[in-house]
Amino acid sequence: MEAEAAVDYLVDERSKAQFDIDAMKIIWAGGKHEFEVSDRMARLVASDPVFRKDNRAILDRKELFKNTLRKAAHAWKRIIELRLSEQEASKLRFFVDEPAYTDLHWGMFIPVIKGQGTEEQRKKWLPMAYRMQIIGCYAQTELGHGSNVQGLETTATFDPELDEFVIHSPTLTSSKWWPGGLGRASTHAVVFARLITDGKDHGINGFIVQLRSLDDHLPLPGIIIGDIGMKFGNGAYNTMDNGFLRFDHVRIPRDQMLMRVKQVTREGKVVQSDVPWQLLYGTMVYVRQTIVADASCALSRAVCIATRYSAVRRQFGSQNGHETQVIDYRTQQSRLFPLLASAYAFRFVGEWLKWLYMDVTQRLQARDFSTLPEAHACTAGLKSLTTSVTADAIEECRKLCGGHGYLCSSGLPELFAVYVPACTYEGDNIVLLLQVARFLMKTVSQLGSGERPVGTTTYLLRLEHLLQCPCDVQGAEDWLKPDVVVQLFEARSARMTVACAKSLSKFSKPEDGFMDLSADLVSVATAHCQLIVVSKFVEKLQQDIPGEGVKQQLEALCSIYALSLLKKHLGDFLSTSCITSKQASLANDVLRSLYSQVRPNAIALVDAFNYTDHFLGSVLGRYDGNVYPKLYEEALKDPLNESVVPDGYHEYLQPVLKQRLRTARL
Ligand SMILES: CC/C=C\C/C=C\C/C=C\C/C=C\C/C=C\C/C=C\CCCCC(=O)SCCNC(=O)CCNC(=O)[C@H](O)C(C)(C)COP(=O)(O)OP(=O)(O)OC[C@H]1O[C@@H](n2cnc3c(N)ncnc32)[C@H](O)[C@@H]1OP(=O)(O)O
Ligand SMILES: Cc1cc2nc3c(=O)[nH]c(=O)nc-3n(C[C@H](O)[C@H](O)[C@H](O)COP(=O)(O)OP(=O)(O)OC[C@H]3O[C@@H](n4cnc5c(N)ncnc54)[C@H](O)[C@@H]3O)c2cc1C
Repeated sequence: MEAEAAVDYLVDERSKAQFDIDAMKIIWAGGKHEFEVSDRMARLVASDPVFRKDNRAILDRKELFKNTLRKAAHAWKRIIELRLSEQEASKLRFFVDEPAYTDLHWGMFIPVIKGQGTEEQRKKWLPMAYRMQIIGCYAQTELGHGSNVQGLETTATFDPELDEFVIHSPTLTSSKWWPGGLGRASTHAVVFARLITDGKDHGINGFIVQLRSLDDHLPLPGIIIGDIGMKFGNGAYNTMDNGFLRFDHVRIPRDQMLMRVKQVTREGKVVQSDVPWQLLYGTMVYVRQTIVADASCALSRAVCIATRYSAVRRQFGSQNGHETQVIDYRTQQSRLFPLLASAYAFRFVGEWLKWLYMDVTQRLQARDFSTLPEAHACTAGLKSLTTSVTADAIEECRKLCGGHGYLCSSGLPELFAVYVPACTYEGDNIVLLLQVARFLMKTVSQLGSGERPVGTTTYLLRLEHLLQCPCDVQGAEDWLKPDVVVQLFEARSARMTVACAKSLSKFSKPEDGFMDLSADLVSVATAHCQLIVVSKFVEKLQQDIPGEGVKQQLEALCSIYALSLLKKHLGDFLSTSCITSKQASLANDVLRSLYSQVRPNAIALVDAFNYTDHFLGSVLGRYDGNVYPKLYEEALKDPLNESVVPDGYHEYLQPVLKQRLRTARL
């Protein structure tokens, strides 16, 4: 009875939607074609029993890893059989939804050769990698050095006699440590090492190194390699073989040094090409950009689960003879709807960042390097902002689901465990925000010298105005005006930037100032990145948005995103005198009415993500809302329920119970 009521309940919820959900699905997917590919690949994966994933939390590490190898091999077989395009194949891997060595092979090994190899090197290595005749990983981080790339210790010493490099790990701390896919699967790696020629250290560069035999997968001579061990959570990221790697004077031919940025001649002379040396960090820029796009996927997934469950779950009160749906509590809405809004906001900023990355790549090909610093700041800052928010949001969604959110069958614990390292990998989030702050300080300091800020920092050209402009809000409805909100976020960021720049200027050595003020610099960088997200959402709404009611829903979400940030960071806005407390109070009133506006559309807004139940992997987030019978079914599947009397009863429970009986009799 109860189960059916839940099913009917979501149908009823869906009937309340005030917008064209099919049109919203296309907006979310990024276009008709993208929607069609994504939908087809999601269904393909969901209908294939090899891709089942409901047993991950109970498999031991070896079974788990073997199962991942099996899925990756099956995915590759399907990609070949169905002649899938690159876009389709990447979507298929995404919906398989299991971290695997293939993420690093396609996500970093191939991009690093593409970005840092010469034409000749690309021709030699990429076809083998595309056909998966070799499997590669990205071996940069060491046991003692992660964030500080310039501090890496592994050496690549040129031997002019044999025209080879000798790759060596001189200390324990120089052991490569963390690279995904390295531990068990990879045959090759791009290894980052110090380039040494003629006794001179020329800094860091990438080298292609074969690690394992292509015949029997055994490590090649001089290579010590293994997995670094279990990571946070059951299942979760333990499907990935993050590895360690030590080199004992391993020799590779000279032409396996990636030579787009620097070259070493036959004589051992180092030649710097005319591209900026920072291109050595280019693969990180590429991956940070994909991580931003991925944040909206992880966030929307958690929000979809929490929203559907909040509509099914009832506690206290009375609503047509039932208890109240928890989604109708204002507190639930004020925690959930800003996360729903953030999912859409991150989707759009991710789309924009993809464009920015393509733009900078094209410019680099045409030898225009002018936008590289901004691309670095945007990818670093947005990677940091979106992953931190998403990791916190997944945990908040777990709490929004009450006790059942803590069950593995809710899907949330695994999603959290898989997602949280995103705050660390590809650059620790604080280290990356400090890069943004450094970029902002440099931009402000150059304003007087005629250097024009570009792209996302163009607002700093209006610095004088932004430093003193009052906020244009007179009545509550003014908070719904996009230009008012964008200018407010610009003013906050500009004022915080200038205040920090002034404090910095008091230090005789800038490095000392950066150390002392680093916590404030992180806040400045955060304010700037939030401005980017808000303004990209607003820009998206200026485009043609087809579909009945779609634009209105997105406008409401955009306002929720901005105003909930304002509420969260009220201290910033008040202390910089960007708004008055009266205006803050009006913003709060507007937020409440926006929540009421979103409430009837909430289920449809998460349906627009178009996630299959297979991908969601959550009993609480099921499309049909049939939560309780399925929770019960999942509980019965637990290995502990395989026998009525538990294993160990005779050895450990019965003696204790008998002991108690004897004591009771005394
Ligand atoms: C249930 C299962 C569910 C599902 C999940 C399934 C799958 C997940 C799938 C998908 C994700 C999607 C795709 C991604 C693919 C794979 C991802 C998967 C796994 C993650 C892998 C993670 C891999 C790694 O972590 S690799 C290692 C990364 N390491 C780092 O990021 C190191 C960070 N450190 C640095 O970047 C640098 O050291 C530094 C920037 C902090 C400092 O550098 P440095 O000391 O050289 O210099 P500075 O003085 O600060 O800077 C000098 C100038 O250079 C400028 N600069 C710096 N960096 C760059 C850059 N990148 N580009 C351009 N310019 C740069 C800087 O601004 C300075 O300029 P200035 O003008 O002189 O001021
Ligand atoms: C799941 C996972 C997968 C990974 N995959 C790969 C891979 O495929 N290939 C690869 O090469 N690497 C990989 N890594 C390594 C990853 O890139 C590094 O862990 C990351 O860059 C952070 O470096 P770290 O571990 O040295 O952290 P640390 O720099 O040691 O950070 C420790 C603390 O110090 C703080 N800190 C550090 N420097 C500063 C500073 N200048 N100012 C203020 N605070 C600072 C940080 O904020 C943090 O709180 C992976 C890591 C994880 C967790």
